[in-house]
Amino acid sequence: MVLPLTPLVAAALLLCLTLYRYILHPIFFSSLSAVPSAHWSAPISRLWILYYRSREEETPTVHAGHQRLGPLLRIAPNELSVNSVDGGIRTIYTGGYEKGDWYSNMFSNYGVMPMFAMPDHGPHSKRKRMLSNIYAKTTLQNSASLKAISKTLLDDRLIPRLHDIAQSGKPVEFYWIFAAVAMDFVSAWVFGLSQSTDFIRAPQEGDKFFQDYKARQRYQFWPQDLPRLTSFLGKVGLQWLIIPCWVGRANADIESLIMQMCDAAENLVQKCGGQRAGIKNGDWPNVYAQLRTALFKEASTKSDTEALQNVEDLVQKQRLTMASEMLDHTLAGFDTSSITLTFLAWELSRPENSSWQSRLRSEVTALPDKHDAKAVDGLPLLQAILMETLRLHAAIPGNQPRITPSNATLGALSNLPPGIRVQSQAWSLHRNPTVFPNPETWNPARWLPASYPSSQAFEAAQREMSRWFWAFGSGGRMCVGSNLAMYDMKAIVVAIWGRFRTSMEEGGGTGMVHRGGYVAEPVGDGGRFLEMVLEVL
Ligand code: HEM
Repeated sequence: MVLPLTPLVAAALLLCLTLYRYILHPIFFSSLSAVPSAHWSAPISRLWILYYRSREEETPTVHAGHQRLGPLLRIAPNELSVNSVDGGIRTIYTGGYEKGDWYSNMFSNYGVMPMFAMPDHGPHSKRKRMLSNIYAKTTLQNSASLKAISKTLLDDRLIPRLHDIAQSGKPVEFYWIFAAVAMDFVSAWVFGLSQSTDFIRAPQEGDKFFQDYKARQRYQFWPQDLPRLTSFLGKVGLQWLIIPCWVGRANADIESLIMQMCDAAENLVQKCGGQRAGIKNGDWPNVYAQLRTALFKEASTKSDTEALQNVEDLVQKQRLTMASEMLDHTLAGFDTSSITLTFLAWELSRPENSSWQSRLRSEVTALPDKHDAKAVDGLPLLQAILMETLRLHAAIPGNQPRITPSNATLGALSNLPPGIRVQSQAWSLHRNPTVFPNPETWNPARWLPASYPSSQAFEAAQREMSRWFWAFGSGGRMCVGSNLAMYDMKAIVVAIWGRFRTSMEEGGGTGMVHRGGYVAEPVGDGGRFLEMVLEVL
């Protein structure tokens, strides 16, 4: 039998082209070919990295790859992980490399993108300029409103609850307590104390919210990393195969809670005609009002036809925009701080770190005024303990992906094509042994001058450590709330360790590790997070 020649040649040609396109080119000829592969399949398939991403194990897996193969790693055909400052985070995060849809696929609330999710530089920086000032260190430290919030939350709500716990003499789960106080803090700054959550005094409401939040976090892999599959399954009514239906309900409940706080803040602002005079200290919705004013200013300078006449029109039109931004700040702010505080409490309460706890106690109890924000901020040991915790236990230790522009150069790699996903992770940057000797050891001394032979040696070490310190990211997309986070975490540490001694039960918390995804939730023995015992001083 004679086979027809043309279809055979066409099939062979197609096979060769496919082989070249999907196997030979990515392995041998692509501009990423020179980069060591974290796994043999990485140049030809995303399956390897998707497997670890889906299990929230990407961070330690990629870190192990960097330890074996160096600072530049290929983790998928078009994905690189970079673990260096020069030719690494300095290039990627200071401009030109945009965020891509990994963020917007997941972090669009009410169907509207907050600045965190905005892929493009222009709209993002416009929004960031509207908000940066309300989170500036000087704004926070000089704010009578934040001082009032801090006093109410800590002295009137948290400390009485902790006294009850201390009296019981029983170990108590602290991740939820830190989550409650961090949430109350952030939401009070964003919406005002009377409009915010009160989870310290209403733990059941807090628990419901935290469970909802965890549900959202646990399933974010699907919309973020496999958006087309997720959306297809949604269209044919089969999304429940990968994301249980209650996750959608949990998301809706979170959105509804934040919307209620937005509405309450709006009512207050309208009632007082937009003027904060006469409003009780602590009740002013600082962030909400700032964004409202800035959006109105922007809208009222548009051309006549589009210009808004009054701010109420704006609120009608931009209600979801404002709520989406506020939701993002509240969620971004509470879990990160509570994760950091949980690890800080764990480290301080371990028997081998008891001398650090006593030294901190001496520093804190000597403070004349525990609510003097500048004095608290200036405590050297507290600063060292917090920096070391943020280094070893960064709350966002995982990948922060960005997309290459055309003709990008990254260290020794030049002429990179556009659309390559490049990412760095704080976990690995913070474990560079030449910058942080014995990187796996929690050692606040590395941030203190007494540990160095001279002031020059101390300053040189601090400079190098700051270049590699990445707990809050860097560049234009760096955390907008880092000063608020430092403020609230320091205030909480002073409130607790100025009044209580903390310890763990025999063997308690020995298994505290990080979940290895984008956000690093603490995972304790038997899923119990951190159980701690309090003793009044
Ligand atoms: C220990 C506490 C905190 C840590 C470790 C932390 C860490 C980070 C990191 C690493 C990023 C960059 C993420 C990325 O690009 O993928 C980020 C961004 C952001 N954070 Fe934080 N954060 C903390 C607290 C807060 C607080 C208290 C707020 C607000 C109240 C906040 C609001 C935000 C926002 C809005 C962004 C996006 C900024 C932008 O797109 O320009 N964070 N944070």
